Amino acid sequence: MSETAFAMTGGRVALDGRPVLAGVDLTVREGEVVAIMGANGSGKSTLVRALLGLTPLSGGTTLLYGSPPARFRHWWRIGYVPQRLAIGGGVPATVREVVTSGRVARRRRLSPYRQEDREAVARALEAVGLSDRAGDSAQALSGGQQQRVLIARALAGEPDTYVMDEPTAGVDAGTQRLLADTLARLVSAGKTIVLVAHELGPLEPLITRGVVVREGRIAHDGPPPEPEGDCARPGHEHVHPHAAEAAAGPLRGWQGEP
Ligand SMILES: Nc1ncnc2c1ncn2[C@@H]1O[C@H](COP(=O)(O)OP(=O)(O)OP(=O)(O)O)[C@@H](O)[C@H]1O
Repeated sequence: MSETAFAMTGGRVALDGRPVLAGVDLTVREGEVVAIMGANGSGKSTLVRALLGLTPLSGGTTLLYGSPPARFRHWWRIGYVPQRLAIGGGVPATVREVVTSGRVARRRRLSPYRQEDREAVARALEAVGLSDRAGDSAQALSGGQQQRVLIARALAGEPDTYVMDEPTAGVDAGTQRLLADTLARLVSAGKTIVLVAHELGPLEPLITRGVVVREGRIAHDGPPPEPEGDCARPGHEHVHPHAAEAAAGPLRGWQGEP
């Protein structure tokens, strides 16, 4: 029987006293490739952060491989690619150092990096096409290249489950294809993937399930919606004033338009 990577029941989150998740039930089983979609501000990032225990729930429960986040000990099983942020938070670090930090959950405390760590880092850098930039300052890279570094950091940990928050946001077509190839390899290796995306683009054929978040609730959970019309157009801005009004049901657009 397949394991359950995430199981949220009645998940609620309030930020600054405002409800952001309003009772979410979401179970993700091993091997699923789930796209979380929805309009800006609908609560997608908050949902994935809550699934990981990074944002505490104000109601309901969430389990990581059967354990509440506070008791979860197998962090190496999960690789998180956060929404793009300034890598290093102002602390100078090379690309290799950032990617190597993805091995932390796999190491015994204070033990030196071993050959297998170095090999995993080299494989991750190669997968995202940054082997030749390993010694460069991560902060000196472009936004799209920094996104590749964050993906490589997750790959380096060789986790069972990947959680990626908008991995394709603002990256060029080449990087999107590279990510699609990388994900295809992970999918064929049986990895579990949860990704937040406005545009699935070349990732679309890999997705097995689409979850649409609307105003902090799940408005659709099932087959991924088909891109149509403007929503399928590369570069579409995804500001959908009508999205909040749309009823749950069969979907066409990425934002959950009926
Ligand atoms: N740290 C915070 N403090 C207060 N409110 C927050 C915080 N983070 C997010 N919010 C609010 O919670 C709501 C949901 O934000 P979230 O980032 O989860 O949305 P999203 O669907 O991921 O949006 P986007 O597509 O723009 O990334 C928004 O209204 C946002 O303003």
